[in-house]
Order: sequence, then C-alpha cells, then structure tokens
Amino acid sequence: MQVIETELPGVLILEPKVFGDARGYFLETYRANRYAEFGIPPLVQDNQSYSTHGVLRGLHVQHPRAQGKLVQVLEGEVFDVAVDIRRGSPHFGHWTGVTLSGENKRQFWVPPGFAHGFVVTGEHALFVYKNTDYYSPETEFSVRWDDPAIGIEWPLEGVPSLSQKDSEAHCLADIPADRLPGYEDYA
Ligand SMILES: Cc1cn([C@H]2C[C@H](O)[C@@H](COP(=O)(O)OP(=O)(O)O[C@H]3O[C@H](C)C(=O)[C@H](O)[C@H]3O)O2)c(=O)[nH]c1=O
Repeated sequence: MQVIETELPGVLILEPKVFGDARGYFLETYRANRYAEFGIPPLVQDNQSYSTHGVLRGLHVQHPRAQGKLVQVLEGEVFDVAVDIRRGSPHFGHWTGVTLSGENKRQFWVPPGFAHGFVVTGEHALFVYKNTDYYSPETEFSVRWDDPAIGIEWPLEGVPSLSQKDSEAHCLADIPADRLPGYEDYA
C-alpha cells in the first residue's frame, strides 16, 4: 500500500497493492486496522453510483454528522475533488483533485468536513465509497461545483450533467457561516 499526501493536509491518495497472476488480480480495498494507521476511522456505510460521461456529482457535504469518504472507481474514470470548507481552516476554500479509474485502482480519502464531488471523464464510472457516518439528508447540502472562489479546474468538455439539487447549489460565500463545519469540529 502506497499512501500519498496531497497539498491539503489529511486528504490522501491510497494505492493498494495489486496481486496479479494468470487468473487476473486481487487487492484489499479496506482493512480497519491498517487504514486507522493513516487516520481513517471505522467506516459504516458503503455506497455505489453509476454515471455516464460528463456527469458531475457534488460538491456535497453533511454537517453536522460530516462523513469522511474513502472513494474508488471500479470501472471507468473520474476526476475526483475534495474542498476544505471548514470554517477557520488555514486551507479554507482550497481544493485538490485526483484521477481515479478502474485502471489505476487508486483510492481517495476525503476527511469529514470536506466537500466532495467528481466528474466522469471516462465513458462511464462505477463509483464506490465507504463513509464514516450514516447518510443524513437533513444535514446534507451542496456547494456550487463552479464556485469561482474555489476555482476547481474540472477537466470538462462543455457543460456537465447535474442533478437538480446540484444545479441549485450556492457558492461558499452565500452559505451562512454557522452552516459550515468548523475546523475545530473536524481538525
Ligand atoms: C448519498 C445517498 C443518497 N441516497 C439517495 C437519495 C436520493 O434519492 C438518491 C440519489 O442521491 P444523490 O443525488 O444525493 O446522490 P449523489 O449525487 O450521487 O450524491 C453522492 O455523491 C457525492 C459525490 C457525494 O460525495 C455524496 O456522498 C453523495 O451525496 O439516493 C441514499 O439513499 N443514501 C445515500 O447515502
């Protein structure tokens, strides 16, 4: 397992060891004791989504009950992004991104308190992710994917395909400060 730090402290790229042989390959995608060594707490909910090229899901966050997310692509390719939206964080409004694919088998750790999203850069993406807390629709909200104050450089050709919820999201500056996770809550 290779663990790669990103420019956002706490956000990690993980490269599990792949055991290939004449039959195909094997890899471990989660092990509580080993992942705890990298600061990843126990994971309680597993999700899967399938999206076609040009779909953009996000930016999503829950607060309270912020979810840390261990994300991975089983088939296809996405550009995956984490944004630090914790009030008081020295990296507030900063983003980092990584290409995840069935080919590179990389995982991306998005800590609690970060907004998360991805755009499908392959023909499709079978996307799976494990969460540190349960889905809480009453505390979930979206941040605009194209918030100029965040300035994510999405590898996009044209306008992305968004859900109604994501198309109506607000920019960070228009979200009341007390609605945002605090750095102290999730440092
Ligand atoms: C997230 C979630 C959704 N749902 C239901 C609610 C909706 O009826 C339907 C689709 O939900 P939504 O449009 O929010 O799904 P995504 O746009 O893929 O959102 C997810 O993808 C982005 C990138 C994230 O980071 C979040 O984890 C998550 O919000 O699934 C559930 O029943 N349980 C869940 O945990």
